[in-house]
Amino acid sequence: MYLLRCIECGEEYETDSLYTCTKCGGLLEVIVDLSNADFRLDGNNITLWKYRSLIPVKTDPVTLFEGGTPLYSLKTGKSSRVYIKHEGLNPSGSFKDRGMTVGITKALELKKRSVMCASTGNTSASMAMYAARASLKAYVILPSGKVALGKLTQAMMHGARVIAIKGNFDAALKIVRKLTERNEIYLLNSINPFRLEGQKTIAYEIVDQLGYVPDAVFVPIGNAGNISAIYKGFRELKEAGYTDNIPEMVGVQAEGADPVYKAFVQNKDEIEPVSNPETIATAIRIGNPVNAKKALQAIYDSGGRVLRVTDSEIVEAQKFLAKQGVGVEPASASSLAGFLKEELDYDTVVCIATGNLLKDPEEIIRVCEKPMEVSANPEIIEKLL
Ligand SMILES: Cc1ncc(COP(=O)(O)O)c(C=O)c1O
Ligand SMILES: N[C@@H](CCOP(=O)(O)O)C(=O)O
Repeated sequence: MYLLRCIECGEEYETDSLYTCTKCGGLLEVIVDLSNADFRLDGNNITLWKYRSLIPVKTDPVTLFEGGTPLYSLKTGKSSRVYIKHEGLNPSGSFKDRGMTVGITKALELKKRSVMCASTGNTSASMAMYAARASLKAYVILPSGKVALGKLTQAMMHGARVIAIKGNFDAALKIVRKLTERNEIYLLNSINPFRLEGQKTIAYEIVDQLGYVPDAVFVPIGNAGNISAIYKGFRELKEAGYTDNIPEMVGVQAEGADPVYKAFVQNKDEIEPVSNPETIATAIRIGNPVNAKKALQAIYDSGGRVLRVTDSEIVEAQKFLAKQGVGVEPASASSLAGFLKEELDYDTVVCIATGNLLKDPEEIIRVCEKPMEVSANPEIIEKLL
């Protein structure tokens, strides 16, 4: 059993059909019955649905075998043990699949025939893929010219109707919220509390894989759902008696899209939206993150912090990871960029790499040395080796 609770006024609802509190407009959180937990954190058979007893679905899930992503150790030259959780190895290439397996299952439970999202790319790629699997119609609204090609092509190929607007992600989300108000089309951005229930399993998996709770978890912040979800996962493990502590949740934002960072340094629990967000990491090019309040709560409650990194620090971290065999898109590298930038004293750190290298080929062409073009002559080529 589970219910929805408003994070602002505490109002509770026994329905699956709400995105926000009807009393005060606040964000909703799913409260699951932790006494139902029936998995062991023994490092075996790790997939998202291993943790089904704490995931609020009533029917068999629509799954493409998401989760169970690798936790790679990383050499950084610092004294901390550093791990990268490579969410780019999910079916559509990002952590969004964890949210979509639950969100699309919920759409079917609610007898919806169509789903919709605003997107900087990954949400749309994932939603389109899972909607196709479930034979649901998918509608995507995105900022024209600002979505990486790998992601756009996924949404197109999986059959979504893609509508590009002259406006940024924040404007697209406003439109989606309006168009889904009447409840015919199911909204699948992270304001949907069920989406975050899938994403919280990142925390479960980290403890399952490591065998203990790390000191800190670094997470890129865009719309601010993932850091909120991961914190909730750690909180539930503690409340259910699996663990004794919660890691510091460290959010990382890009310099040109930093409303959560600014709120944190001013010790506020609300953001001031950034009107023209800009960064090379298009996935986190968001000025008015819808889950900012949840994220700030997670950061303050866990004793964490928010860091800010420049585009060149993001690209450096992306190359640093690539040199150790871990291919990620720019936004994903911001978590490590934050860790590398600061002198922070942790024994064990996990950085979340949120999306795959293949998502944004144009950025790679811009930041890497171009292939050399020569005639097909082995002698000439040998001289270049
Ligand atoms: C690759 C990638 N990293 C990070 C984020 C930010 O996650 P969130 O919006 O949950 O803060 C997103 C999208 O939101 C993303 O696509
Ligand atoms: N980066 C995201 C932005 C939307 O985030 P969501 O988690 O609220 O769906 C994307 O990939 O579109």
